[in-house]
Amino acid sequence: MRKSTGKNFLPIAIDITGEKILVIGGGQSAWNKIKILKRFDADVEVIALKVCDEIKESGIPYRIKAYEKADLSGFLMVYSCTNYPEVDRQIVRDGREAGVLVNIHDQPALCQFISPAIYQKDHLRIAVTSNGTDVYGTIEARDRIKHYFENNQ
Ligand SMILES: C[C@@]1(CC(=O)O)c2cc3[nH]c(cc4nc(cc5[nH]c(cc(n2)[C@H]1CCC(=O)O)[C@@](C)(CC(=O)O)[C@@H]5CCC(=O)O)C(CC(=O)O)=C4CCC(=O)O)c(CCC(=O)O)c3CC(=O)O
Ligand SMILES: NC(=O)C1=CN([C@@H]2O[C@H](COP(=O)(O)OP(=O)(O)OC[C@H]3O[C@@H](n4cnc5c(N)ncnc54)[C@H](O)[C@@H]3O)[C@@H](O)[C@H]2O)C=CC1
Repeated sequence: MRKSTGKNFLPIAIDITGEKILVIGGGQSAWNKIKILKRFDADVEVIALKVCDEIKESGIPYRIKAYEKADLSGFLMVYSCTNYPEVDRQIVRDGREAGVLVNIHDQPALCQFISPAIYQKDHLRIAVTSNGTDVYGTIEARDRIKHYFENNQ
């Protein structure tokens, strides 16, 4: 079912070389975001009350702590994967004040940016988004694109 987010997201491509990216939360949702960010050599750090084994074993720096505004300092963008609406709203407010771009992994209406589904082959990058309205349709479209490129050349 397609949902309206009341948002109008511009698909852009950002150079994250040397930029610090903060992930708040250390569960499977955080790990899924981190795996994609690492494909682009992002300089990722994690803060969470609890961190899953995959993150612990990945070598990515993490700190066990409760989120606070000062944690945003020095980051280009932040992904929140806490699943706590109160914490998420605080991160959105703090991000606006601190000039840090905010993604809330399961709340498109709160996001300043959203994550597209990506097909990448060398320098070709195709990013699919539904404006945050239909994540499963987005993944399906990306998988069709992948199938097209890998079976029609
Ligand atoms: C708005 C957005 C915000 C954002 O996260 O940026 C968002 C929101 C939500 N995701 C939800 C669920 C899941 N999302 C995934 C996976 C991905 N989600 C991604 C993007 C986005 N997800 C942004 C919109 C993009 C667009 O414009 O369409 C991808 C493409 C990119 C990435 O995450 O980097 C990545 C695939 C990466 C890849 O395949 O390469 C999986 C599968 C999995 O985790 O394996 C599950 C099931 C998890 C489970 O429950 O098990 C729900 C609950 C939906 C419901 O059931 O109601 C919401 C909330 C809602 O839709 O309202
Ligand atoms: N949504 C998704 O993309 C996926 C979800 N799942 C399943 O969904 C369930 C939930 O997984 P997750 O979404 O990862 O949630 P989770 O509850 O496992 O992780 C939330 C994380 O946020 C942290 N956190 C909460 N409040 C915080 C605060 N104030 N400051 C700092 N950190 C804070 C917690 O310590 C934890 O690390 C799991 O069972 C998981 O296996 C599985 C695959 C994908």
